[in-house]
Amino acid sequence: MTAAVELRDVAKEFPGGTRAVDGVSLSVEAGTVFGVVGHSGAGKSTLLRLVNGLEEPTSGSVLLDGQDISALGERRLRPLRREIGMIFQQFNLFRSRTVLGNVLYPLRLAGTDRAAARARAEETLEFVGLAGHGGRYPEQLSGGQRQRVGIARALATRPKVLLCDEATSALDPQTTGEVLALLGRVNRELGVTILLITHEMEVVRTLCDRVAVMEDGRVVESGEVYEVFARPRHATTAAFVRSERHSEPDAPLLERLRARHPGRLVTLPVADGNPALEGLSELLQLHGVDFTLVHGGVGEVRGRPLGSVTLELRGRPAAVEAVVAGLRVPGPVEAGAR
Ligand SMILES: Nc1ncnc2c1ncn2[C@@H]1O[C@H](COP(=O)(O)OP(=O)(O)OP(=O)(O)O)[C@@H](O)[C@H]1O
Repeated sequence: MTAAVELRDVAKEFPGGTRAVDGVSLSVEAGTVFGVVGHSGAGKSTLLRLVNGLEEPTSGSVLLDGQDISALGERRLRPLRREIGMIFQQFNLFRSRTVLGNVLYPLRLAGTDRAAARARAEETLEFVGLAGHGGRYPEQLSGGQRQRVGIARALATRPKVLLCDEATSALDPQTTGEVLALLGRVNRELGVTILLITHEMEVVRTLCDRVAVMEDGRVVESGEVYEVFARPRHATTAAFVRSERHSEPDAPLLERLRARHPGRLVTLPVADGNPALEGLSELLQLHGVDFTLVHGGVGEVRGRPLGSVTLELRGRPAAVEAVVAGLRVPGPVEAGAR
């Protein structure tokens, strides 16, 4: 199957020597949502600009629908650009144009005739939940509504791919949820492939099928979202994921828990394919060990359970030791052990 977007060993070096993107390969399958996360300066924006042709790679190739865009001249690139829509953190709407005028703009650029453009723009505004708002100006709208206009404008020409540059970073949590739900519909109902960059794992958790984590211009880890959340392999990924797994106690909380609970503290990850909790009660019974649940929580990522529970184990030291040894937990478990 041809990927909607593919990067093959792409590097981008700016004058002055900054390698903003340094040997990145990734593949976004058509019809999926792919997220790129990373801290400020990791190279995410540059990566997006390489995909929409605003930057040329220093080396490597960028392919859209199997076509290498780095090899195309401006004239042949133009129709391909129409296959790509883009939305921005600060919405980038034309303030002097109405909502309808903003959505009509790319259609006019594409040469769509007046009546067809108007019908398309209105249909798109209805899809994003802004029917009847066409005559308003951006400054008369809330942030969430402005981003909906941004989405309508990006979708007006019916692109196959939507690029999202920190699309929800300027929005409050509730509005973020609404915009993410809309982007989910864009993907599912319109079949649009989405490539987004963000520093918010919440966006990845709710929307993405796959994720790549960037640091210093490189992809340090990538994979299916649940797998990356449940079993992060790189320290940067683990730090991003931890911020979303509020249930895992950090060092200060662990200190407070220890002050309250003199027994052995053990944190067990809860995830699909993690057998730690199965057989726990038998193990406790077998060794005559008591427990108290002192902290934890389990949420959902892509419809699958993810979280952790921290238990205080109490009993004879050798018995507690035997329970800990018997817990079949992959990876770093005993965050709470001492
Ligand atoms: N046009 C440019 N000229 C020179 N250096 C640049 C240019 N654009 C980006 N850089 C540098 O490349 C690196 C990556 O920047 P980039 O904006 O892609 O990162 P980012 O992950 O998107 O960060 P942010 O979220 O802050 O935008 C940074 O060190 C940045 O200063």
